[in-house]
Amino acid sequence: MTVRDPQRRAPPLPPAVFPPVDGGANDVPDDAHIAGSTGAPAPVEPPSIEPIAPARKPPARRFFIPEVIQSSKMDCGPAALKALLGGFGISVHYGRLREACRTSVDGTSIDTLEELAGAFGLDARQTVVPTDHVPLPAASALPALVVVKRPHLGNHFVVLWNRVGPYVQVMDPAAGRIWVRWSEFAPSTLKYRATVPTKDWRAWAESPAFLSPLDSRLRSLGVSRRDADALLDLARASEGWLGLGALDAAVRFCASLQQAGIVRGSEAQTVRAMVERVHASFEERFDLLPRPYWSVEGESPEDAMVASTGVLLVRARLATEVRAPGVLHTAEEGTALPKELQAALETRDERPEQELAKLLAGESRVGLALLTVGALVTPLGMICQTVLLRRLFDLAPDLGMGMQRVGAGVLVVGFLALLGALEAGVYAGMQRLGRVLEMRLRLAFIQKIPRLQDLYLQSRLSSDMAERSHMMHVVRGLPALAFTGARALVGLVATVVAIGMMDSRLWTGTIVLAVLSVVLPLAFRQRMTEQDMRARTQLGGLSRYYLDSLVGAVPLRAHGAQTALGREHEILLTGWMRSSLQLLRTMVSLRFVQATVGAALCITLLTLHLGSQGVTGGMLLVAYWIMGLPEHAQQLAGVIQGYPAARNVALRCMEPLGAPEVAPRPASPAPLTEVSRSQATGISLHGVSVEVSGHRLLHDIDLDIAPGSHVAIVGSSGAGKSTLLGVLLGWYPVASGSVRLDGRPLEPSDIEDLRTRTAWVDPAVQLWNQSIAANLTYGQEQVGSGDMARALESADLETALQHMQGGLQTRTGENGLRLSGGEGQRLRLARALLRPGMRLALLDEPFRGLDRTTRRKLLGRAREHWKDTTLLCVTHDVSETQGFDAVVVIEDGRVVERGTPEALLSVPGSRYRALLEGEAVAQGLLHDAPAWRRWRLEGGRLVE
Ligand SMILES: Nc1ncnc2c1ncn2[C@@H]1O[C@H](COP(=O)(O)OP(=O)(O)OP(=O)(O)O)[C@@H](O)[C@H]1O
Repeated sequence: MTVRDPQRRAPPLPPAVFPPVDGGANDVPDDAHIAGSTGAPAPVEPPSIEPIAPARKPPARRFFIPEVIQSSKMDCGPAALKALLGGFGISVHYGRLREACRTSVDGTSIDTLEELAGAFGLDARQTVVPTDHVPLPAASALPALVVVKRPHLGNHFVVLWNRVGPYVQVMDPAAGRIWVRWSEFAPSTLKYRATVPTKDWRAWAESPAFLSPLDSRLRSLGVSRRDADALLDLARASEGWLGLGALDAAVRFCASLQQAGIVRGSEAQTVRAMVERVHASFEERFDLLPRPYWSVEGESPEDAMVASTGVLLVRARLATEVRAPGVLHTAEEGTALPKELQAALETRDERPEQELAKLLAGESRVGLALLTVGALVTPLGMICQTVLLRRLFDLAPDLGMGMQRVGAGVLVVGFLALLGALEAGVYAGMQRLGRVLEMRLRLAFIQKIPRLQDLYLQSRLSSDMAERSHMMHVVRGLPALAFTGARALVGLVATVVAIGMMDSRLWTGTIVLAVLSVVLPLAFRQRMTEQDMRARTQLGGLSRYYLDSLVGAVPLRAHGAQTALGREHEILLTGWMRSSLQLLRTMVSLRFVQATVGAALCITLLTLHLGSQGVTGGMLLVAYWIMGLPEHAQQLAGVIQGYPAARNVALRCMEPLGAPEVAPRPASPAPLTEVSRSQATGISLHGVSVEVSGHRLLHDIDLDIAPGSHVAIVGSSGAGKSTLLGVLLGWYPVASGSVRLDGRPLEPSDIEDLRTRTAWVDPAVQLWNQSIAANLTYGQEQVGSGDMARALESADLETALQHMQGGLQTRTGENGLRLSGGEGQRLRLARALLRPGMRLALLDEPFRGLDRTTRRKLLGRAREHWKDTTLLCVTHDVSETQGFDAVVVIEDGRVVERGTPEALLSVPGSRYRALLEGEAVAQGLLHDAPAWRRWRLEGGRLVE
């Protein structure tokens, strides 16, 4: 049965699938939500275009679903979708997908995920399936995206991939790929209750999607083929929902009695008796078959609507018909994907090996070639060394006493010294190469960060980015790892050849040992890569936790939230510990298997070799080489084990390098020092809507602001005032409509330039843990002392500075922690006032934390300073707005009123007037009522 948003245009449905239903979800999922049933706004409505892309060759479905781990709970939707697509061999770039889920795409909505799966090449259908039908092959419900409930994550998407015996393979973005018993997994699934027309339910219940699993359940009860057919025919003969519904409930009830050992054997008679009794006395149906056993319910047998309960899932198959990828197929036939999703489809996954090779492109080829030859020659040298020593022992009796013996000694020592020098050279070369690689990667990373688009940074945790940078040192070891691997391989091959040449009967045994040394670790490699990535991502989650806890340490203590914090820590730590333990177990298992197999083969080879000859020098040499084989094998295994970790780190560090960049800033004229009114920015918004994570924050905003005018923006909390300023700062790409500045459309390439001529004052502006002077002049090359003094005076900071021992050199602490809230705000204002030539000033609650008199004074000074600049001021102090050229009132993301303050005030019942009157009432109650005693803190003393 398909459950979808009734407000959205539904696709033509196949006959055995439910049409749109009245959702009636009993739970509102948290990080997963059912858009239709929670009343969320309709998602994605991209412009319609012709499908263009050619159909792709259908890839093969994998037995193991790839892991996609995500520590941020908002990303479980995209992570589950990426894994599902990966399981079908469809490649979608995960980074771009996450970024897309910060725009008009709601990655937490099951409707959107269904639609995206369709657009990326799957035949995906949202259905509600009775819980016990889900794992049955007859129901064909798997693979599917499933909503589950998790104690610390709320509702959460996972992929239910396949079933083997009693186990199902689940890809949980919070925990990775797990095998779990269905009986343990089933209780965690979200039970969804949908109200549907009885005729549609009946049509579905008569289809194989319902009848086949029901038949298979009947057979599992031990009911014979003939009896099962008779029961099904009887149920179908009954009109409406009751016949099939009662049979379904009776079978479920009998199965649970059988499981509990209460009844045994074929239950055909019991089931028939139960169904007949339900028909005979409908009112007592729940006494006969308790309610939890029913997957469908109606008020009467003839009820036109029924409530159907089951697991909510999106069932996925490879699309059978020829489809154009990148086109929405489910809801809006043939409409193009939003460009962010198109990017996810078109961007290829990162290949760290290639990228690392590119980083080394500047290195001398001769040097690299020499290093490679040196690394490969040294293991051969070791073989030659043993042969040489061995020959020396043979020749020793024949050598004369004098010069011959000295000459032989010099030859051997010279050879050993050459070999040692070669080893040292190769080692030093590898170390240097590692350092060069790390340094270039760090440089590329650091240079890339400022060029990353806002969307990228908004969709990543800062702690995650910090962890990537922190772990970059691992990349330094990659060249050494590669050379160690190559040397171990050459050493292994050379030893096998040497042994084979000495004793031809050992060829097979040594080759088997060598092949196993390579194949065994390779067989474990995929598993170790995934387990390492899982542990690493969970470590990233832990870093985020530590960072957040440190930043919020004071309020956490103040609110006594240590226990809750400890619990979260425990959950994260347990997850990480489990993943790390799994990885360790895999590594130890591999070592164990390899050591056991290696030892067994070595003993066999030695026995074979020693048994055939007496003790000779050559025999000892072969024995020495045989015993050295496991050593080479262990080295190789170590490299294959260490590689996933190093590759994962490299992959995470390289991921931002390929991300889209901000558009390059076109050459702009030299910044102005003074702005005249005609040079100020004129703003024109027409039909502007903004969507974040699929939720519409601004709706059809129409606004014209003349250059140099001062506009106040008011409205209740959460109305969308800051979002409107965010559009002008370029943070929110508009979903529809147009933004024009000075008559020209605002293009992504204009945003950097716009920001250089915009003064922004907001409590969110970061204060650096540096001196006040450094904070004031941040981002400016030269600031005159006169300008500095004027800015300090305008922002009323002079008196505050007099009380600070260090004066302008006083450090502000982390984000201004050592300043009072009001001082911090004044510092932010002074910083903005110091920037010359600003054509636009955006003030968002600029004086939060200051008293009313100071607020008025500072606002007056700011307006005087930017008198010819276009100024937009978001404020909750409505009375302050009366002197502005215009006022805009925003409610629920819409402009509900705009005009001069006088004009708005003159309209009885206007929103603006109501806000002003409400403020006056609150003011009277709080400040002017005689009942209050008035205390003031002056210089740290309380005075009345
Ligand atoms: N990055 C975001 N992702 C999702 N929703 C957001 C995001 N930023 C803001 N919102 C939501 O958009 C709505 C408008 O927020 P906005 O900050 O613009 O309100 P505001 O009018 O400035 O409120 P206040 O006066 O409290 O500052 C809020 O409901 C908020 O939860």
